[in-house]
Amino acid sequence: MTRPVYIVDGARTPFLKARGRPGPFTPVDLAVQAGRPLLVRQPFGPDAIDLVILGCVNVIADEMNPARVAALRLGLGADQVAFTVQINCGSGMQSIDTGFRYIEAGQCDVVLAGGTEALSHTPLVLRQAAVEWYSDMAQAAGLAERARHLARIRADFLKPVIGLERGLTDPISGLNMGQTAELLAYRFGISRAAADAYALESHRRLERAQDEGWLEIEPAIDLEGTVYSRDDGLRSDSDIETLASLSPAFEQPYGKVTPGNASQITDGASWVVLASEKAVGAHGLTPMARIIDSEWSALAPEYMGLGPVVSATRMLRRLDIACNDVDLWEINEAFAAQVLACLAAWQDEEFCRDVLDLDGTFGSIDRNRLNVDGGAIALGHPVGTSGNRIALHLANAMQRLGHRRGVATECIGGGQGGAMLLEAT
Ligand SMILES: CC(=O)CC(=O)SCCNC(=O)CCNC(=O)[C@H](O)C(C)(C)COP(=O)(O)OP(=O)(O)OC[C@H]1O[C@@H](n2cnc3c(N)ncnc32)[C@H](O)[C@@H]1OP(=O)(O)O
Repeated sequence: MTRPVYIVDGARTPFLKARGRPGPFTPVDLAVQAGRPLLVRQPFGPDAIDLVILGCVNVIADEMNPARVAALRLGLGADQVAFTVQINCGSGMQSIDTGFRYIEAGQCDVVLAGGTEALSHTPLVLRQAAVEWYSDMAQAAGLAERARHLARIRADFLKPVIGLERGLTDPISGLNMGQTAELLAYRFGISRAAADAYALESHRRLERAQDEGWLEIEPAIDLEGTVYSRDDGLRSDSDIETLASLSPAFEQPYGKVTPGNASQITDGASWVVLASEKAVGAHGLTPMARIIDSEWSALAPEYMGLGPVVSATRMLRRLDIACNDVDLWEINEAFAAQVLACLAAWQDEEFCRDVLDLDGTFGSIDRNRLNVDGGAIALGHPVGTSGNRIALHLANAMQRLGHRRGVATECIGGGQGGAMLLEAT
């Protein structure tokens, strides 16, 4: 028999916009900044934590297996087992899902599951010709051979192949993530005006959530003593006219995706504490929500933005739950056009029949129940973190609003989707 699994607590750093140079924190720094206050307030000590799982897409060389490095820096002890998971933008949710399955199966009672990403620290990659040149130089026997290789040096050896651009490009279709959103906008007729209006609302909702203190943020402090306490991508000054004036970022001149209606490139980390019923009783924990189920799905890489539709529908059908039976939705805002395309796909008879294998449409999701406190367009999208953040925020918002059932779901580069169902306790 499977055992109930609860999200009992969670915390994240503020999300900090990548501003063209490495930010103040590496991926592990971020995980430590969010993890420390979270652990300090737990009624249990390090010995109670059975497993640490951390999602991270862009790992840096000094922090291989960031989960283990973070666990050690958090003082969890040399005997703390910790591993890192990577499924692009699903990584932060994959960590929760893996912890959920370990607890459900009876192998663990307390799991620390997180996601971290410092997109501003994405490793730069040298072009292949430069790598070969450096290797030849290193192996050169004697001065003459070295001089011969030196004569082969080219100026573009100093120009890296930008890591982030490569990381946000699908290697199979050759499309970058923004171009996949353009494809969806075309397929489902999403207008530029609709995408901009969606983006503006994301900022408005985040601003209200910040003002009301509804977010799970723990301040981060850098080595100079600067304190970061808010998601700094929020643009309170934004308006629909300015958004409409921005040029398309990925497809000139008629593209729908602009810097204003795309998720921002940011750094940030998030953790949740998962506990079994036994751990809840033993440590006197208060569950925020129970994890009921999860689903991973795959589709054509160029349609990766529809991952939420495929994964959430499959999960809900398995459980015989209808669209209207879900009180709250978190769909990661990779792009406004992509979220709007998901909503359109769920109402598109042809798509629902051919792809989702439904008799009618899945249904319409009320915007008042979707991303109620804003999303990645306003606060940013540290890719390995976002799946964790949306699950944590869903649990938090369900509690605040007194809702029973919520789905957190995200699209995943490479053509996949992840979804998780939470219920109030
Ligand atoms: C990977 C997976 O597995 C699945 C996924 O989730 S796919 C999604 C992954 N993430 C991405 O692909 C990232 C998408 N975003 C981007 O690539 C970049 O944000 C982008 C190329 C679209 C824009 O990059 P940028 O030019 O550096 O943006 P940014 O500096 O924020 O904005 C440029 C200008 O637009 C304007 N602007 C942006 N947002 C605005 C707003 N809300 N209101 C008004 N003006 C705005 C401003 O003038 C801004 O310049 P200033 O801030 O200096 O005034």
